[in-house]
Amino acid sequence: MSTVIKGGTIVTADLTYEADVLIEGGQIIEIGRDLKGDEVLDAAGCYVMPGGIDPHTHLEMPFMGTYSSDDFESGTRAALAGGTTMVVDFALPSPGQGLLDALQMWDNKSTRAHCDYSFHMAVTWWSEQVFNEMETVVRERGINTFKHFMAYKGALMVNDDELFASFQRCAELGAMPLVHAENGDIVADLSARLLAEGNNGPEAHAYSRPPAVEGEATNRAIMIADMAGVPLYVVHTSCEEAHEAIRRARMQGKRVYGEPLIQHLTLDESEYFNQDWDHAARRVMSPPFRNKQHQDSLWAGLQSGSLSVVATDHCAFSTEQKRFGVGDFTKIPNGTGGLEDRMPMLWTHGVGTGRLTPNEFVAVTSTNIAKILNCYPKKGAVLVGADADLVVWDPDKEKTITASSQQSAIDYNVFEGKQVKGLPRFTLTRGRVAVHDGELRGQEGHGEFVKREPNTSVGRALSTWKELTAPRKVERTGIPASGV
Ligand SMILES: NC(=O)NCCC(=O)O
Ligand SMILES: [Zn+2]
Ligand SMILES: [Zn+2]
Repeated sequence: MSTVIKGGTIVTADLTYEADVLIEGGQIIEIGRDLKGDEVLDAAGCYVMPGGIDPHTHLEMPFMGTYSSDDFESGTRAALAGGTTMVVDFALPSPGQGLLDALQMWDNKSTRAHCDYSFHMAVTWWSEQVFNEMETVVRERGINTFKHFMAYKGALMVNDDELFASFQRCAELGAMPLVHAENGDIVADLSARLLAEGNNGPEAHAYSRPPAVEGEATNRAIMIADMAGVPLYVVHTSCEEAHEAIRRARMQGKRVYGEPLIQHLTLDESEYFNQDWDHAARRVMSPPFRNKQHQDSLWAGLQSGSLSVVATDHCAFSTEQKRFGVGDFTKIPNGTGGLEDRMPMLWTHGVGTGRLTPNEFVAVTSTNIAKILNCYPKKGAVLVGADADLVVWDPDKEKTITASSQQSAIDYNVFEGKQVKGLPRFTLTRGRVAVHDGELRGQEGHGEFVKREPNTSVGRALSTWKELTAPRKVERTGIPASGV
């Protein structure tokens, strides 16, 4: 059966034009005028764009003594409702656990996904086993990205020697490291000090993670990646200090990508000063929300190209889970939701305000990350042969975000009460209509794993340059006799 999207305006990262899109077998088979198909989707007045790709989610993630509440079923349902058609989650070995073992666990969880997905592999400890299994992860499992936590001391954090070893291994395998860049030693020290002073509320979470700890770690990771000869992807860039390090590196020719979150772009630190403990704790995440100056810096980064991708870091904990941290902010599970809201919030606050063009919107929600992760143009494109992961975007459709109508399993929404203008009329996942005029028609288990090949052109270019500029022994004649 074929489906035709009729009468819309196609918006890609670099083109805007009027055409119909014909879909069959899960792929785009033709783009042109007056196309016919068995099923017709009316896109009049709408933009037809690549579905969103959220490269940073934690679905059913074991973390801080509990599990994040959205699993691959509710998480990907929420994604589709908001126009996102692919998520990339993190397979997270507990320290001492093998990578392949952890991957098996994530394979099992993801069978319920409504949309396509891929994984990043986390390196949470270092050993010969990890070194060896990285090769299998890349060559056999189709995962070309490895995540490193520079924070969460005593749990997920890895030290500089481990970072350098893992980054070098990534270089050998044609993979790319990702970092959560916060100085975990300093966060641990500041947290202990705040608690000792009786500063135990959710606002102290923000005090324990000032922009300097993020800026320092971002810069350190960039330098380590440069020495290892790998590109680097910095997740949840939240502040000017980290953005500055990324901007400087990019201007020096380093291949570094920064990923602000929709939460950091649109919510600020005043949330932590709310009188209501639950309100503040629900917004505890790392890095914390920042002030308006930092937000302006992130928007400018998206506009100028120094920041590449907008993600969510969707890691949803219920109010009950957040209350583990009453009396001790370090026990509040870190994380917020956002999967359903990323696209409408970014459209409203980006395109709706003139900060982003529609093409830039497509670039930072879909196409850029598809290229960075090496799954373009299968994903992130409106091209013949690409997967029909598409969103038919109605720029006039409005709603007020509220937890009572969301797909996420949790009992609140950090964007509660925000008015958005710009929502999906249809969302298609490999040709299947999962959102039809606001009605959800997803299918549990429809989602497939997306393999991503190593050796991106950027990775190859960097290793060529590294080899060309490697230190070389100076061959000398007439070396004097040793003075000893
Ligand atoms: N970001 C956050 O607070 N929670 C999820 C885990 C992480 O990405 O650090
Ligand atoms: Zn993180
Ligand atoms: Zn995360």
